[in-house]
Amino acid sequence: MAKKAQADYNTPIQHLANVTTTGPTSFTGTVERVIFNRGLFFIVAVSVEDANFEWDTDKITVTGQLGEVNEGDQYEFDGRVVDNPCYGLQFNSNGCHAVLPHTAKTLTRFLRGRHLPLNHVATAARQIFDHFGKEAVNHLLEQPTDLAEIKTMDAADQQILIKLFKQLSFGSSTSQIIQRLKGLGFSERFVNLIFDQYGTRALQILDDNPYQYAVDLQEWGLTFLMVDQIAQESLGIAGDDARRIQGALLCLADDLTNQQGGTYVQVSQLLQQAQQRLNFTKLTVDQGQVQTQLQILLEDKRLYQENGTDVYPASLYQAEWQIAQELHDLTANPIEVDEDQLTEVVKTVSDQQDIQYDEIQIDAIKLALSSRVMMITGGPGTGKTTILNGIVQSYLRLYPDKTESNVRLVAPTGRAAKQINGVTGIDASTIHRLLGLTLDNSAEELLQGNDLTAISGDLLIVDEMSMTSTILFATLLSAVENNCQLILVGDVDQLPSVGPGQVFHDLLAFDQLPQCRLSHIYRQGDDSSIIPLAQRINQGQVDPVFFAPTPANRYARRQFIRCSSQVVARRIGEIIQLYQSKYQQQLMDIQVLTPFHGGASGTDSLNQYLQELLNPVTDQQPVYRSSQGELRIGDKVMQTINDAERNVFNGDVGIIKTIEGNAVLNGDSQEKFSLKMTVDFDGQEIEYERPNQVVALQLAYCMTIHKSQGSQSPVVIIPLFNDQFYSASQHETILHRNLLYTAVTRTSRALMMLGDPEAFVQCSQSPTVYRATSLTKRLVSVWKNSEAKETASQVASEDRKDAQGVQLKRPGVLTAQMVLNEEVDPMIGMTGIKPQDF
Ligand SMILES: Nc1ncnc2c1ncn2[C@@H]1O[C@H](COP(=O)(O)OP(=O)(O)OP(=O)(O)O)[C@@H](O)[C@H]1O
Repeated sequence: MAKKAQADYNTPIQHLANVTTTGPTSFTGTVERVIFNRGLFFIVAVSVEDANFEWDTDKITVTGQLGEVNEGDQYEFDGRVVDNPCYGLQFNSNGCHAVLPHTAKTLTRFLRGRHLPLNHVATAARQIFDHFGKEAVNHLLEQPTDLAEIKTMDAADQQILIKLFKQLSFGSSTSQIIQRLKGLGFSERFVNLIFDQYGTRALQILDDNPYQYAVDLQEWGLTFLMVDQIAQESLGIAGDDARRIQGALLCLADDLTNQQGGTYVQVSQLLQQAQQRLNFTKLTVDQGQVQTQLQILLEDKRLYQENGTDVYPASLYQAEWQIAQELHDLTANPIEVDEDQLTEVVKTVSDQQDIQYDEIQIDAIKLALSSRVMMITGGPGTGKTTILNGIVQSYLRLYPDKTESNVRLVAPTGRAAKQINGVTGIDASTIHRLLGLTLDNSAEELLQGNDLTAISGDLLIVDEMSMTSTILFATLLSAVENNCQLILVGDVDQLPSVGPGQVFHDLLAFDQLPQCRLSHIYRQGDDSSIIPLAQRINQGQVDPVFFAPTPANRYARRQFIRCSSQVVARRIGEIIQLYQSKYQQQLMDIQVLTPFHGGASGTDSLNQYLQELLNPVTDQQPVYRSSQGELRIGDKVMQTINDAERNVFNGDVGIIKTIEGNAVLNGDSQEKFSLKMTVDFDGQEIEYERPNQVVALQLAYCMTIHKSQGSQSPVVIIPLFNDQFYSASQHETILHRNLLYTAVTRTSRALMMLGDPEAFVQCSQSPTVYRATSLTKRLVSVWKNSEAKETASQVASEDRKDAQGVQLKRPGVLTAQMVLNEEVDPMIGMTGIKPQDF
């Protein structure tokens, strides 16, 4: 290291030509200022005190995962000097540790530097070294409370110092953790993730069972295979170690339920795939060993097995029981409403809203207001929103002391919440926000639900219920108190939730829960041909005549264009341009929907083509380029991460309004980092100022049908081809009736379909494959158990009358916990009932 850095630490150091990066080295210095900190990552300005490389200014900027650093403290930094193309020479540190005072004098200086409200600094420092000797500081880092042994110390000073040593001890263990994890090969992101999850227990967990990392964190990307490589290569864990086999089984049970969408998997598949995963590089584990460990996991209730074949991850097993039990508890607290008053209220609302409800609608409103839990399902235009408005207005009339703030309207996604707020005018939020959760909460954290915001005494309406997963619904119910009324609204024929489960479908299959199915289509007018098409798709009654070539198609707002996948991008581009020029349709109002990301009609290639066609790059306009591709002013983009703070949610679609700053590549190949981008989301402008914010944006000329759930667009364009059915695995999981139904029902005005007519017919004729779940079975079981208990209670009370003086055991109330504890048989009352009966 020969050259000198010119600027001080506050301004970026100028780039110096021909300066090479040093090898690993270290230096000691005092942190003067924390310039930036996020999680464990810091950028700090340090005054250099003792460097073992040549450095002729007294300051240096240090970056890296440092863990805990405090301004004013002295540290030894390990790392290397790097020549950052933007900021010049810096020290890239892979860890640091505090330089601790070894004498009373240096401890005094150290304490003074922290500006603590100590009464007698020098005296306290001397007393510490007199009492504990040379290793005083090291000792107190391990046992901060031993300071209380010094009886002569000022009591107030003693408390302040105990607190300080606790903090310092945390800081030093943080840097040890970071260094060890990094040394093992965990990336910075995973080090952060591990530290967030376990804090200072991270190394203890690593030493006890490294596979726990994958079990807890695989949903954030830390997979079994990543941990396994480190565990085997660096921690010496044997291939047939029980922790390894159990880790593989637990991770796989989660993976498979997530992939397949069910709440359980087949034991044969679990065993076979676990063995494959464990013998990935060499044969080390046989089937018998895997079976033995599965048995242990079942005994420890980390997995559950039923029918000899179905294996459930504990979180999903418990969530299903919890849903059944909570719903049972809710319904056990009936609502008393005067029938005549109810009829009167509904009539008043009908007059007030100037709408003539039909009989089914009146019954639905009345049923909703007289039930603790009630469900409404129906296709597009069948009056769900109309009824929902009727319920809310009637509720407010029925209970004059309630206001709109007692009506909670929620949806599983931010986008769906916005949509329902738009049509009802009632404030709507996501379920997560209502419960005070973040999307970072894992399934276990959600189920533990310690810090949930309780919902009491309100009318709670969940819209787009088909998108609600098992875990999320169980979490919601655990926050709902028994004096609430719960109304679940949705279209059960749409795609189920992204996460495991098909809650709405399973609840509707249980006829003891009040429910209303709407089938009469009220929406009339230009789009009337689209809703009947959706209905026929749903019934599998679509034939090729529905997809006759354009001239023969008599529906103005529904067109089919036969084309090959080679020209589909061009055709779609022409259609969009036609809608824009002839019908003055905005880009935001035209949405292309496709089943997959890949392939000629997948989102990736269509987005690229449509960007080039509809928003070509010009010399004057700046663009933002990253490894994901290019973003330009005027591009239609989608936010892919929830950001509740800035009120922008996964699935929100907007248009890029401005791109400014040095990040812009304007024909200039030099890479720069500062950036400012503004995106207009339906009138709300959101700024993006960092590359890690922009990463959340994707082109959205085209999106997957799954992603479009919970939203509508005036013009929807759907390409579908025969060759998409060739890939058996994708077909099995995706190309079914409910996919096409969901796509078609996303339009509010016009529908354009392109491709092979047979592909549309085949998709419609492939019946929806329901997921492997047990919620309906749980509901039947909980209700039956409760009936059995009630009967037992009645018999017991009769007996009691007959046998005076005999003490009878009070019948208990069945809880999910009792089933989980195996205090009662979950199959009680289920004799002779088959899955088909649901
Ligand atoms: N009883 C009724 N009499 C007249 N019009 C009705 C009646 N019920 C509903 N409508 C009308 O039918 C149309 C569709 O109703 P609504 O929007 O409530 O259906 P929806 O099921 O919520 O549809 P989507 O799921 O597509 O949003 C609306 O214009 C509504 O005003």
